[in-house]
Amino acid sequence: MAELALRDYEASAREQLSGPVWDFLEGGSGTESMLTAGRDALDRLRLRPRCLVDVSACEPATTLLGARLAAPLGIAPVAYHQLAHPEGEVATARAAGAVGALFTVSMFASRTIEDIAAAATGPLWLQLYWLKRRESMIGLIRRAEDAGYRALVLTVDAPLVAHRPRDARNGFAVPAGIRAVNVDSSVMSASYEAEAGESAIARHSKEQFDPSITWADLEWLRERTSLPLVLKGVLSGEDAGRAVECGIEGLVVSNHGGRQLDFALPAVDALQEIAEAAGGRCQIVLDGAVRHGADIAKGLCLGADAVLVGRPALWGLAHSGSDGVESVLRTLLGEFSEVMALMGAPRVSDFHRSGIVRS
Ligand SMILES: Cc1cc2nc3c(=O)[nH]c(=O)nc-3n(C[C@H](O)[C@H](O)[C@H](O)COP(=O)(O)O)c2cc1C
Ligand SMILES: CCCCC(=O)C(=O)O
Repeated sequence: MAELALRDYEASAREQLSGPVWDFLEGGSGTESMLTAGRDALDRLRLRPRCLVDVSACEPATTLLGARLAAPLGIAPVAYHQLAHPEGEVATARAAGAVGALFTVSMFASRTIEDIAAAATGPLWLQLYWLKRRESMIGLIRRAEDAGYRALVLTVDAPLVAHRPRDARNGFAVPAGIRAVNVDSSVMSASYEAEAGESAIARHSKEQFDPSITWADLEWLRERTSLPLVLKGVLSGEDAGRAVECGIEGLVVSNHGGRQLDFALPAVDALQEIAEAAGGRCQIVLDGAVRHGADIAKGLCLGADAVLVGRPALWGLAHSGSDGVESVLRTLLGEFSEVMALMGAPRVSDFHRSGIVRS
């Protein structure tokens, strides 16, 4: 089979998925201003190589929260992988394991976290939204601990799901047969249907998310798990400093792929400030519009320990299940290996601020 680029997977997914599912996957919030802004921000960054470095043996492997990865690369939490393929997250986990990438499983996964863990050969993190019913959240955390998940990722940029015009227009409902099987069915009640111009996704958050939580509540969570805690959706140095003071082990610098606060700054533009505020006291992960191996290098130069891809994994899944996800990840990994050689940066620790210029 001819080598496919990520945009070929995107085009294929667009053909295969129904209009409303495609819009849910691809769409953004509000004016959708951020769908291009995130990519533009990465494109404005230019790499500055060093020469005459021995790059005969580049080593993209790294460690993230104690887990060995083949490269500083992982999959961001994305709800309902079965929208893209019947095997859903189980196929994604198999692919991530084959490549040695991290897989962050969404709280709104469509396969059980135990089935996903059984298929995984690489590290898994579990993403959580803070539910009004705290006991449901704790039940899930216990299961994640038992199933061998390595960290909990609390998403903090979504006290509510933002207005997403495509989903509202389509009256997006979660198709029958695809369910958030890890969330108590009593909690999910009937919110798989759209209602009064509100998508099912917006209803999930309105009915279940607790928008009142603050920094003070993190202590409550900390006392209930031995797993490292990661906050996802941090965009300011002040919040990064606060997180470190609270003993948080990792941050995902993210604007939720342009799906939450409209006109939020691109994650990559917040990265350096956040990495400096964290000062090496917690791990830093970047997501949003990562589409090339060079984007991994850009993230590392600005202080990230790893980067995640969201939509591209689902494009691969829609194209050809586990094989498609694996191929998307291998493409990024291959590109990153080439960038390492051409940057004169044979190890992940060789990427520094001086390796990047804003044009
Ligand atoms: C369809 C879809 C569903 C998502 N679901 C979740 C989720 O359940 N939890 C979460 O924290 N982030 C979720 N995100 C945000 C991603 O984790 C990530 O921040 C974003 O997709 C990264 O940008 P990218 O898609 O451009 O790579 C979702 C994103 C998409 C596109
Ligand atoms: C309630 C599920 C939210 C999924 C999500 O975070 C997204 O669609 O961006």
